[in-house]
Amino acid sequence: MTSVEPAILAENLAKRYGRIQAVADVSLRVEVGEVVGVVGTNGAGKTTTIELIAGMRVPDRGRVVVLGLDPRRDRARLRQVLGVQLQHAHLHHALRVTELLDLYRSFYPDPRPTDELLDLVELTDQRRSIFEKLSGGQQQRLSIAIALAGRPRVAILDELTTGLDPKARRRMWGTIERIKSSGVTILLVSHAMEEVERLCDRVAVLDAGRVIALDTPAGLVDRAGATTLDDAIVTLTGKNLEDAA
Ligand SMILES: Nc1ncnc2c1ncn2[C@@H]1O[C@H](COP(=O)(O)OP(=O)(O)OP(=O)(O)O)[C@@H](O)[C@H]1O
Repeated sequence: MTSVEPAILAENLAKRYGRIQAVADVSLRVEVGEVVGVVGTNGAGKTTTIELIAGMRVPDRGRVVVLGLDPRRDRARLRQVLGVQLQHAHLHHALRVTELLDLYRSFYPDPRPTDELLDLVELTDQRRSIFEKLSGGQQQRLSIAIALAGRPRVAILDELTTGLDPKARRRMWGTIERIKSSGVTILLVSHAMEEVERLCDRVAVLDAGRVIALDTPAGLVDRAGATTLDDAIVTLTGKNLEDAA
């Protein structure tokens, strides 16, 4: 057990929506500078888990500490150090790319320059475009730029490259590697095992609202006696990610 404060500490989280136990018991410790993947079949509780960690939902049980802060009590301070990109960002559809970026940049004391953000997610040519005229992949990239606008120390990214073509997906991986090398801690929900293998130091496998394994990608493959991470997840969960996605 290290004495250094973790970037993210989640202990025994539980969350129920009516009769659905979305998160049953999730504990997770992410060290500063790590990239940790969260994988599992549809409905395993991945999005609910990261919403609990980001303070967007209140857990029924358990506690969350992000960089020493309580996501709900220290909401304003946490907003300065945490960037969140969600699966379905609700952005103002009639605004231009730079207007949206500048709106979000205005929330932070030392935001990344607009040009740097545009360059990071390769939207410089679309800077004057209206949000609703962007392609799905471009909208996705803009939501990532918004998550990174305030130079967060922790970034939570949900299905980073879903909807991106293979070339755009690889470019996005390069972007995340650059963000990682600047020391940012990243929690990354993904269905793409190639992405997880390339970007993640460790992977939390969720099933029915519980972490059933937490290890390096190679460690999970070994533990499952598998040859690929895809196969390892199928063995560990007893479910096929491809079928469920
Ligand atoms: N707002 C909500 N109200 C009711 N039920 C919900 C709500 N959000 C999620 N659920 C249910 O909770 C369970 C966990 O959902 P969650 O979105 O956390 O899983 P997930 O692993 O992120 O799934 P996916 O891979 O499909 O995004 C599912 O059964 C889902 O239908």
